[in-house]
Amino acid sequence: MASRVEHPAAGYRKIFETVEELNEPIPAKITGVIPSWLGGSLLRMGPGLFEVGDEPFHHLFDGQALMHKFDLKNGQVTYYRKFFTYFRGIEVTDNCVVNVYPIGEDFYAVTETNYITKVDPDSLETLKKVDLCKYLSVNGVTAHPHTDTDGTVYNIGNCFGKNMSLAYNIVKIPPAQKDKSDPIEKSEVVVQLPSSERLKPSYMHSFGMTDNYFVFVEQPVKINLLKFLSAWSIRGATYMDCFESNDSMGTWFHLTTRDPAGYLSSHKFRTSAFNLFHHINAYEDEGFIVVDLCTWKGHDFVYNYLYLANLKEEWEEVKKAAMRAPQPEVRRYVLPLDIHREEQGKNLVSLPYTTATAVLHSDGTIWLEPEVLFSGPRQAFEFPQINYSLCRGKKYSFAYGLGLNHFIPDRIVKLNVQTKETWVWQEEECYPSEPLFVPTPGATEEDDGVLLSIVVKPGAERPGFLLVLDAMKLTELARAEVNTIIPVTFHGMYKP
Ligand SMILES: CCCCCCCCCCCCCCCC(=O)OC/C=C(C)/C=C/C=C(C)/C=C/C1=C(C)CCCC1(C)C
Ligand SMILES: [Fe+2]
Repeated sequence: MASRVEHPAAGYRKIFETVEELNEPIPAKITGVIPSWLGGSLLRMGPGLFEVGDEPFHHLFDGQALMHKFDLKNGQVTYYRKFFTYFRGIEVTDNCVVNVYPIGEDFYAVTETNYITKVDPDSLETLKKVDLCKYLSVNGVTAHPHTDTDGTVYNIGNCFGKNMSLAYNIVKIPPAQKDKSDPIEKSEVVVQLPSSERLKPSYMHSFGMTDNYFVFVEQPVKINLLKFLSAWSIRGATYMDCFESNDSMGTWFHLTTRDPAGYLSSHKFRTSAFNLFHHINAYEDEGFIVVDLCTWKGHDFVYNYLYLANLKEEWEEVKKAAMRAPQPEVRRYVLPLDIHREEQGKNLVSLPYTTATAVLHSDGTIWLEPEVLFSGPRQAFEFPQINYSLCRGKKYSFAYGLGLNHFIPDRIVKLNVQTKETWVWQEEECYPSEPLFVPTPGATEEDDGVLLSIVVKPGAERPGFLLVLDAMKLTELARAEVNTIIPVTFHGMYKP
């Protein structure tokens, strides 16, 4: 799957440039055939304003949030986008640039702090700002919650308690309420995991959930709380100034049951250092927990390589900078549930289909070594998606992702996590986004459905398009092109 595509024209710069919002939805020109059952809205979040006046924002995650919507209805497609409006006087950022997801019957645009923004998914209007601290003991939650079949939302967040007691809290927000009250009012902390280091909790971006377990990976990228507490009051300081690496802890896995008692496994699962942003999936199999992850090797923080000045360099410079950054790898880790002291020194993983190992050491720690599912030099499989409604927390075959070539998104990839076979969609001078999987109604196969991605093709007459791919073969079914560039988007959802 390693990409040999080069980008000497540096067309990727266009996805990091400011655009105007639209006054009304604009029609798209459709080529190909959009499946007749595909009617709904693709909602996505990303930065859209990369400077204020003459003052540029410096980091990829700093641009002001822009919400995008492609509406698909009766074979027609329209595109709309709107900037967010913010309340002044907030000390921690509420720039909901990362994702949008439902809670009950409402939709929220989010970053990773305690502020989430309720939006109208039709008009893209900002409805209200919600401070999660009013309901939960958390200082923020990730932009990657899990949602159960009944609509219950689970998430994980840092908690900086009284006397600097640190914990990672798993929170639960119930589904839509019969009495129409706001489910957030009934949210609660269900499990608390201790931090390995006093004063320095790890940064987290997502977590794993199986039918019966939560999986939390404590990575060596740390939040320096003293810097965090002062950053918001120092002019010019940003949340990027709060991060630092721990070069000795490696990476710790924590496992806890989902039942109300929230039993935390006392076993110390350890492995070498990596950065982790995205869990792909996790599941239980024959007494083991299988955890598939998009990792970046080492403790050096990947976000340090995502400054706009670097991403907007000439292609040769972009490549040089990526050579110095942590290297990506899709990995499978396997955690044994049943551990006996007399099994010291042996590999405890007996699943026949994986080479991942877990070895019990004399100090009681269990050292994990992964099976590599995909690896290519400076070629990341990132922004992973699965057939979530069918495979969340279950044994599965297919993951879909955005291919990053030296951090530049230039292809869409399908990965069979069992056979390691890959499929690629790629087109000259095209810059796609995270592919969202939408299942065909009544499908019986895991990969029977479509992938939706927003693609930017800078030189084209209509430089932005919604791409519809057949998820089985990764071939193009249709594209809906609009007469505007669409800046980079991180995450989003399909609302049928
Ligand atoms: C789509 C293509 C992008 C092009 C380049 C991307 C390269 C990506 C390589 C690695 C993958 C990283 C994925 C990250 C995806 C993403 O959506 O990131 C956005 C993250 C943001 C905006 C994070 C914001 C975090 C904040 C505001 C944290 C605040 C906090 C602290 C600093 C300490 C206390 C806790 C709290 C409040 C969470
Ligand atoms: Fe993410």
